[in-house]
Amino acid sequence: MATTTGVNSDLAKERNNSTFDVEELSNFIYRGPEKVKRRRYLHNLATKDPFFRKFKPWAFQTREEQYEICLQKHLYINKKCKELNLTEPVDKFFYTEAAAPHENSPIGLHTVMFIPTIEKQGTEEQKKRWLPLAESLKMIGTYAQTEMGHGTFIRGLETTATYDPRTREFILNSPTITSMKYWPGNLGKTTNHCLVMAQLYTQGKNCGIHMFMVQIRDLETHMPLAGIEVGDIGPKFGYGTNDNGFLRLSNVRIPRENMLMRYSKVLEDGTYVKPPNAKIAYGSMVLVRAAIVTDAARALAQACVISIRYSAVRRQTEVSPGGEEAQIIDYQTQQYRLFPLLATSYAMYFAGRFMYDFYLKTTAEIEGGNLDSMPQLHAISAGLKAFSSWMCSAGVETCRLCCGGHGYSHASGLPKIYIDVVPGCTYEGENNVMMLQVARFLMKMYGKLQNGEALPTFMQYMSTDLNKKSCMTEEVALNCLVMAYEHRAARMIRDAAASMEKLVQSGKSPVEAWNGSTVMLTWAAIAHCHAFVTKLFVETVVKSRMDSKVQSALTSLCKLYAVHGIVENLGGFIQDQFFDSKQVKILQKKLMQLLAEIRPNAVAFVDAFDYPDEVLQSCLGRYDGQVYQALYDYAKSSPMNEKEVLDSYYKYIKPAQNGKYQQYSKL
Ligand SMILES: CCCCCCCCCCCCCCCCCCCCCCCCCC(=O)SCCNC(=O)CCNC(=O)[C@H](O)C(C)(C)COP(=O)(O)OP(=O)(O)OC[C@H]1O[C@@H](n2cnc3c(N)ncnc32)[C@H](O)[C@@H]1OP(=O)(O)O
Ligand SMILES: Cc1cc2nc3c(=O)[nH]c(=O)nc-3n(C[C@H](O)[C@H](O)[C@H](O)COP(=O)(O)OP(=O)(O)OC[C@H]3O[C@@H](n4cnc5c(N)ncnc54)[C@H](O)[C@@H]3O)c2cc1C
Repeated sequence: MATTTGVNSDLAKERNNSTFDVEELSNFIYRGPEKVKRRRYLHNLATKDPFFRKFKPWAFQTREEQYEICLQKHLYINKKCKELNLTEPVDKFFYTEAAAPHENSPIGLHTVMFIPTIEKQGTEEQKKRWLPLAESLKMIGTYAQTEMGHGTFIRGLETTATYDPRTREFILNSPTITSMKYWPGNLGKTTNHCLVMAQLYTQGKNCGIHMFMVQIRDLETHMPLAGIEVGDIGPKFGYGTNDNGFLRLSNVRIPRENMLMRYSKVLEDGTYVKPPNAKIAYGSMVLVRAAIVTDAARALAQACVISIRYSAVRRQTEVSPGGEEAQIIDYQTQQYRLFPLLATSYAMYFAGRFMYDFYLKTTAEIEGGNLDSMPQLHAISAGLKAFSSWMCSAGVETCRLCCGGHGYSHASGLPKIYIDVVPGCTYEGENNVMMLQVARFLMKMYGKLQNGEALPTFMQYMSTDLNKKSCMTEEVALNCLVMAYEHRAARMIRDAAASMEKLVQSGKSPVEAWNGSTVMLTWAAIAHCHAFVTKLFVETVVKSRMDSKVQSALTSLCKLYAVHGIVENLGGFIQDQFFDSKQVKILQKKLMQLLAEIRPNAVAFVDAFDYPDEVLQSCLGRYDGQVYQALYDYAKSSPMNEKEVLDSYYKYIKPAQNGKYQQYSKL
């Protein structure tokens, strides 16, 4: 029988049985005890602040309330960050994730894209002019790139910015219905400015897409300015807190100084000055792609906390007649669905950590004028963004399904996490399109390999001998696992290149050959990302300094990640007999062993993520495991239960019971 106070006894037992100290693992995940302390301090500041607790729960809010409440929270977060002098992005991230968990900010684009774009693409003069206004929220902006007709193919955007040398102004227009800006976050009702991506025309020539600062609303009345039609695009799959918007521009004039001119320029007479690399204008997308990796990892980690704690508490079905019902975490099928996701959440956290460091290092180089690493940064950020958002979104949904019926309720907290993470597969570059960008990079690397040119370190695996067979033995060594992933990726890259070559030889143009090979190219890109993430996980557990018990447990988890990935994608690993059937059996057996090995540590692994209940907002994922009382309280708090008998009973049910349906005939 489940108790209703204190920590649920099953969960308490789980915590006693783990083989390592949870605090040591938290220290490792968050890069040291000081950082864990800091993170807890920031979480506490938010969770203990009565301001955030005064609102009704998100799932009980109407769309308009979701927007309004979330806006209040984020303006308060903004104020508190200033008061508390939280200037580091990591500090703001932790404070915000606890203050408004998975509630997408109505001023989020202002912080995540508008300000960074000014910082990175603006001249010193523009930064001086706009940044103080943006910091004080006098100017609230967004990143308005996507149009109704084009999100992916940004060179095909239709919005025009035509330079008029007589007045030294740009004239902005949305010439067609499809050219209307559509989707930008916060655009509909919140922002008074936006950075508009538009085709630049000067001296009668099209110079490609560039960014322009456009004021769209009056700073006092907030009414749209002349030539501006703007509004909210309506309800979506999620993101109810966010006023994604539409925008139509009709002969809107802005001064020449409103084009972001750090790299490209239009001189007073209309002369166009090219940037050192045209793709430098895509920098803000790269920043957000890099951030999405950690964001996706966090979503899956939280879903794992909820579903694994719940699986330890939930009992269902007598295993032997008349015996005790088993904890559902003891069913091998439950373990098979959840533990690889637990491993994936760690893999993605480490990938997110890597991505963040790599982004900072490479952008510092770019700022210093060295653009050599831009293609690598683009390929890695596009690949990890797509791979992580795919894996984590699908993983969150599996976690939800693993919670049975209660997973379908908002009480579980899981639907909210899902609808927050899944647009990451679409925004900032649709995932298939991002994988094709990775593939384009891989084909270039393959060309270099063929020409005997040097490859960057992370691509050197491509020169592996594809006739070699796996070194896998009963021990299932980590290095053999990494080699398997690299072998598969190298072969798929070669196969995709061969497919294109064959099509060209048959008389197709390079473009047709590319289009005829995009499925194989995508397979290659995914295999490459899988190998990259696996290797990173392995290197993290093998090379980092950490407590030995933590290292041993994390090594099992890492092995599970790698073995599970092979077993689930077996075709790609045995296509060229890299593994023989004996080795396949070894891997399958190892997978089952690893599930059993991880079982005693499952709860400890999720506890180590150290998410307070206030952040999880889940009746099922509570630290104390008192899920049933929480579900009951949740149900009772539903606004549907405020009245014992609803008005609809008198209006509709009662008349229907009496055979009266007049109210319908009125329509
Ligand atoms: C443990 C950890 C602790 C934790 C700690 C925590 C720390 C935390 C830290 C703090 C973090 C904060 C967290 C906050 C969370 C936030 C997350 C969520 C935010 C939500 C906001 C949501 C906002 C959503 C906003 C939006 O959605 S905004 C709109 C986004 N829209 C798109 O993304 C369009 C996609 N489309 C394209 O990007 C292009 O269209 C296209 C396909 C590339 C073709 O581009 P095209 O110009 O046609 O080029 P190609 O011809 O294909 O290629 C020509 C040549 O250019 C090359 N090249 C293309 N690109 C690039 C590029 N970049 N760079 C370099 N090169 C490039 C290509 O490689 C090729 O090279 P080559 O092969 O010739 O050498
Ligand atoms: C919640 C949310 C927030 C957003 N916020 C912003 C924002 O703040 N600012 C902004 O500017 N935009 C924003 N967007 C828009 C977003 O960036 C685009 O939706 C995204 O880039 C995808 O473009 P699309 O919608 O045109 O999809 P499409 O390109 O039309 O994709 C449809 C399908 O076509 C396929 N496809 C398209 N091109 C190719 C190709 N070349 N090769 C193979 N397949 C292809 C795709 O894979 C996909 O399956 C947001 C979107 C969402 C959902």
